Amino acid sequence: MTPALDLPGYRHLYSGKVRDLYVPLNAAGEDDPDRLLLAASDRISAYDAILDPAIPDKGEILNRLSLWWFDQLADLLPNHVLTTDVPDAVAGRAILVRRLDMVPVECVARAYLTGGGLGEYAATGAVSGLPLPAGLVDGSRLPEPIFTPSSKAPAGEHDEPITYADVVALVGPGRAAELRELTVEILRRGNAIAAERGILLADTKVEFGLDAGGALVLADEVLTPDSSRFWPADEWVPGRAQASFDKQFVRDWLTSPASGWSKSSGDAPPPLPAEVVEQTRARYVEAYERLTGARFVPLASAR
Ligand SMILES: N#Cc1c(N)ncnc1-c1cnn(Cc2cccc(F)c2)c1
Repeated sequence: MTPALDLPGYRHLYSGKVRDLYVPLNAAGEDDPDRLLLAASDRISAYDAILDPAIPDKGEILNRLSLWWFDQLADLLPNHVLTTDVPDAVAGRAILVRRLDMVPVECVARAYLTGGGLGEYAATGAVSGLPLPAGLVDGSRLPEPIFTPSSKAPAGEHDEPITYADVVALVGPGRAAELRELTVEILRRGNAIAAERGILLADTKVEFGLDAGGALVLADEVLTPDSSRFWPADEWVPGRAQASFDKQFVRDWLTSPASGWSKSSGDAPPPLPAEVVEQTRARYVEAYERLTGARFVPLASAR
């Protein structure tokens, strides 16, 4: 993985698969106690691997989409965004945010049944301890979006599903109810907008933090193809794996004989052909333009 950029005036704190976290430094070179810089990279992840090469503009597209969703949700709850006035090296794809006391729960909501939730349902008839109607299949729309939280696993490990009772034990009953209500409402609102524009949000993960006054604040990124499953609405057919709006070109090529790769090999996926990179970039642009109604013009070219 390409190492995170060195940003003068910032200290690199942590890199996830596709994003990097920095802390601003004061004149004495000490960590700013109140702010962080979140940078979305052009890295793309699939099959639990970071693929090569990166997708040009992916970081900027998803950062701008997340900012748009924060605006759409601003009447529901406050968010951590301070400014997009960031160093040139990450301009357009990074935000300065308020440093929060992060809630130790991955808040996941599901509007459609797939992935790990489908596996749990097949085994138990429930997801996160929530019994679901019989007869659901891969891609079934759920009667109502459900809250299916996960633990915050250490770096490099997979989050583990937890029950609502586990969340209550972690944060107390009142806060747990607030997290459930807000997470479900964010996905509900996301789908109300996305469905009109031909995109289904099957599920999403959001993160919350507490500000100094103890108020809940929406953090991290929100309703992006990296934090949510985006499906093209016109290809939705319950009963089979759904097409991914943004990653289907990658999946199709990597699982085709042309790649010479096998998921089960344990080998790293081969580099993506230029055509797949461009097709994938175009899908991120399309998702942004459909949802926001705005044209995507890369900041660099707009300068
Ligand atoms: N958002 C936010 C946030 C905040 N506003 N205050 C305190 N901590 C965080 C915080 C800590 N880890 N992450 C996940 C994360 C995000 C982006 C890139 C990464 F590498 C990792 C988020």
